[in-house]
Amino acid sequence: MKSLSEWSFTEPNLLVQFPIDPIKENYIRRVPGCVFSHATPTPLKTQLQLVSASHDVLENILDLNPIEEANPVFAKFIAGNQLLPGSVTIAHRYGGYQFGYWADQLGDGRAITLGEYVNSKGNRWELQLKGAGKTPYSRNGDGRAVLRSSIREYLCSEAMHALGIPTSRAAAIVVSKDMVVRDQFYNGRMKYEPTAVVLRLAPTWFRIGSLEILTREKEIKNLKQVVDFTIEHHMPTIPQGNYLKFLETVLEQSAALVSLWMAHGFTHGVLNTDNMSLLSITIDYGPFGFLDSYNPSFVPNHSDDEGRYSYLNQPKIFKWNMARLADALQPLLSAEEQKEAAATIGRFDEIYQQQFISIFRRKLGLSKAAKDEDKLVQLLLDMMQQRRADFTQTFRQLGAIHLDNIELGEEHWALHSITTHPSFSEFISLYQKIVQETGISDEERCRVMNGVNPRYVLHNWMAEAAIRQAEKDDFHLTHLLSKVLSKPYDKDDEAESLGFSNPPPDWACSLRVSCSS
Ligand SMILES: Nc1ncnc2c1ncn2[C@@H]1O[C@H](COP(=O)(O)OP(=O)(O)OP(=O)(O)O)[C@@H](O)[C@H]1O
Repeated sequence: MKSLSEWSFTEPNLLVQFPIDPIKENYIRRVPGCVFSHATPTPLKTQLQLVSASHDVLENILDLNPIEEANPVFAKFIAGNQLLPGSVTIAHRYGGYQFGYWADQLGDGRAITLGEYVNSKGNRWELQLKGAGKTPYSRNGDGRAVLRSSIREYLCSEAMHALGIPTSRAAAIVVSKDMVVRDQFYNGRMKYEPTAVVLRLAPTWFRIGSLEILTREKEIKNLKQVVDFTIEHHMPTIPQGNYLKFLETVLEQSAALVSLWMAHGFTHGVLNTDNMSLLSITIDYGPFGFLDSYNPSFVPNHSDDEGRYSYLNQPKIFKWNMARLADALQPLLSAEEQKEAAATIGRFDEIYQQQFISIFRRKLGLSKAAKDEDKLVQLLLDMMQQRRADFTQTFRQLGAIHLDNIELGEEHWALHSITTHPSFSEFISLYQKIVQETGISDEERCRVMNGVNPRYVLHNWMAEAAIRQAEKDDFHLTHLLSKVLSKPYDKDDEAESLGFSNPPPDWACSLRVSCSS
């Protein structure tokens, strides 16, 4: 493991082979012809403080000794106040469809790529600072992120990784006393909030919007270069130039991603095409939410009046976004391939349905496919919806009872509502029959369920409690959540004492997630 003084970005930075806007100032502009622009982090000025660092990321991705988090250079590095050797700082130009409408050029308005790092395992990671100040793509924004949204992104990226859901990662978060205004108090007074920066990582940050802007602007050479790069470095089994296979791969991986989200009750909140990674990893943690009680119409983003990005709509939106990807690839496809691309999009529902059922099969502890499994899952979800049963804890607690002798204690609180449902006996009989047919013991079923159904997920009320504390310079809950959510299947005494596997507290009901971040 390395110390900070031994650490440097890997050279050459492969991203600099793309056309980069030669102007080195961070002023706002349209930059036709470029895939990146030079952009320099703007240092944070006042009272820099490290909030938290992920030891898993430091050790297992960055080859960094975690004790380096105490090194004062570490906080300066995360803040963008001090660059490490080999850094070539750039911001990416992309576009996107937002809420169904073409939004034109967007780009990294507050994220700056510092460089790439090939770690000791041979894996390449792009490191980015989110909230590092203005870039050429900032439009009217200040390039900053508030502590509130930064804590949410930091905690959720690492929590999703621990749940086995493909995601960008978060290495660390720093906060300053440089204040910005995002919202107002109800009495109209300005609400000043501290700014923060998150160091986040992904194998690549290219999105559907990265291709869309190039196709729209007829920059076909650049389009081809970005897709070829993505195939060469991230999808090595695809033959170069096979853009149809690229579309199929993204579509299959996306169907797998959204089925994992659905299985964990995760609702992203802003599924615009600029937030859809070409590698089908979860990116951009904004107004997301995990389901509390099972309400398929759940919309965590309180600016999403029509519920376009509700929990239930997510697979449909993924398919819509895949059609936008096919549109963006159009200049690279022959007439015949374009027809095949349309047929590929048409297969999304079937691929998604297969993924969905295979995950829910495991959530119910079943080791192999069984006749009537679809009916079993549907019976359960219908009861949960009608009784507003807790999504996470219903699955978890079903893995803690014996199907042939159901005795509920206080610890099975989520099951009480569904056991009195008229369909419950039909559900249990079918469940018992399928378990017997698949030849697994009830103990084995419970063991499997406890390994796939988490005890803890990052409910918005938990993130909110950590944020309220952190805004008073107390990071204990942020550290606790980071620790507990890195092992979401294991019971933690402090998490229990704070009710993290209990029903949400009353104040959680009125909680809304602001999209200003
Ligand atoms: N404070 C800000 N200053 C400048 N640009 C911003 C700011 N907030 C958002 N943007 C830009 O607005 C667009 C949409 O914002 P969105 O919240 O989806 O992205 P983000 O969270 O900033 O970035 P990412 O998708 O990389 O996580 C992006 O182009 C983003 O860079």
